[in-house]
Amino acid sequence: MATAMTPLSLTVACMDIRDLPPSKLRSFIIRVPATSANIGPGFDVVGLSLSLHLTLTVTVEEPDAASPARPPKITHSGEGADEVPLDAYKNLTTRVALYVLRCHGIAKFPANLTIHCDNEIPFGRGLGSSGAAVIAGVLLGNELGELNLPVERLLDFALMVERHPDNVTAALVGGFVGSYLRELDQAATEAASVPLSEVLPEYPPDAGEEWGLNPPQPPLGIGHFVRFGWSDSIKALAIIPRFELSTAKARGVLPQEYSRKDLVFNLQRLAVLTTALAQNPPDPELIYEAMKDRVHQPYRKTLIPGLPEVTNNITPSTHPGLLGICLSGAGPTILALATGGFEAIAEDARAIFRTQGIEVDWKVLEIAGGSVVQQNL
Ligand SMILES: Nc1ncnc2c1ncn2[C@@H]1O[C@H](COP(=O)(O)OP(=O)(O)O)[C@@H](O)[C@H]1O
Ligand SMILES: N[C@@H](CCOP(=O)(O)O)C(=O)O
Repeated sequence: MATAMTPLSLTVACMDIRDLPPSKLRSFIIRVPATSANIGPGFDVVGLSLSLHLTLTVTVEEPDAASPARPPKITHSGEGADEVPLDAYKNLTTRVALYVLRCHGIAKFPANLTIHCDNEIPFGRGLGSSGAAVIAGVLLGNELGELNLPVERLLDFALMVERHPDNVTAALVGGFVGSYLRELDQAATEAASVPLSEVLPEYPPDAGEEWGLNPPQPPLGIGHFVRFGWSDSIKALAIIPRFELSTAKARGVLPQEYSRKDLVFNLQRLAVLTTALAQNPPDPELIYEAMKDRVHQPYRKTLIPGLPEVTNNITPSTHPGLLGICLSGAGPTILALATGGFEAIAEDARAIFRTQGIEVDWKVLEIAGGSVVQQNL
């Protein structure tokens, strides 16, 4: 079977599956990277795509006498296999896809849809598993509905579900990315603030297979982003504790208000960090200080025993090669950016976590490209 692999931007701009010859079987693959959000001071602002992937292999077969119409079938391997729902009306990815379809006048999944999800991104560890699932769902809806949506519109749909832009933007476009949510007028603010339960309703099991076509539509142009430079010499070491922490819980411990001193502390560091990570060679003293944070990490240490000890005791002077160290996303994973010395950094972090009774796994990751959609022709 021949394949055409296309980066997302080109897929959206050039590929139109309606141009493909008619076929009984349509098949495509969606590949979405993991992400690490915040990178210290950039809470809800910056994200970095990483080389662990969620991959969906999708086929749609025209029903005929040999294969009569049936509901969607989902299988899942890898991370989350023991907990992810395989019912298309309960699974996060397919619920997002159905939301995108319903917003475009398509009330149900196509008949004879089969999706295999292979997932390398651990759940609830601060590596963007839910952001990847949401982006996979938006891309799935876009492909199934043959909608050919531009990147900006794909992002609007993702932001109706995952309401901070850092993970989803980096997962969609790839690289080291900064983003903001546009200030919306009152009507658009209301449209973008509808409860998540209206965007992704609980589908009752006995309500048939067609759903109303009046879901809340995303306002146009909610999210805006820019990709920063990144020094090729920097890799991401993910030190992953063996316990899950939901992002919702880790957001629940954050205060509603901050002091000017703490906000200025973060703004100063974020401004320096976005350029410092592109310099060659990268400057460890500059980056280590620029990856400190006072907006989320101090509050999350109650949920992640050992966090301050790891970030304070593992430094560029104790660990040559280290550039900076922070919580990855909402945690509990620790992200160390480094040019070398990965094993010493990881093993010393492991020893610190062990004093708290926590075991870890670690991986050296590359900075990944954005999501891709690959048509099997
Ligand atoms: N590939 C996936 N398919 C379906 N649901 C997923 C997938 N990945 C993540 N999820 C859902 O998202 C939850 C984790 O989200 P969250 O708490 O935001 O942590 P993370 O930091 O991993 O994004 C999982 O428990 C699961 O419910
Ligand atoms: N900015 C968010 C990022 C959450 O990332 P995740 O990978 O933990 O879902 C936050 O810090 O809450």
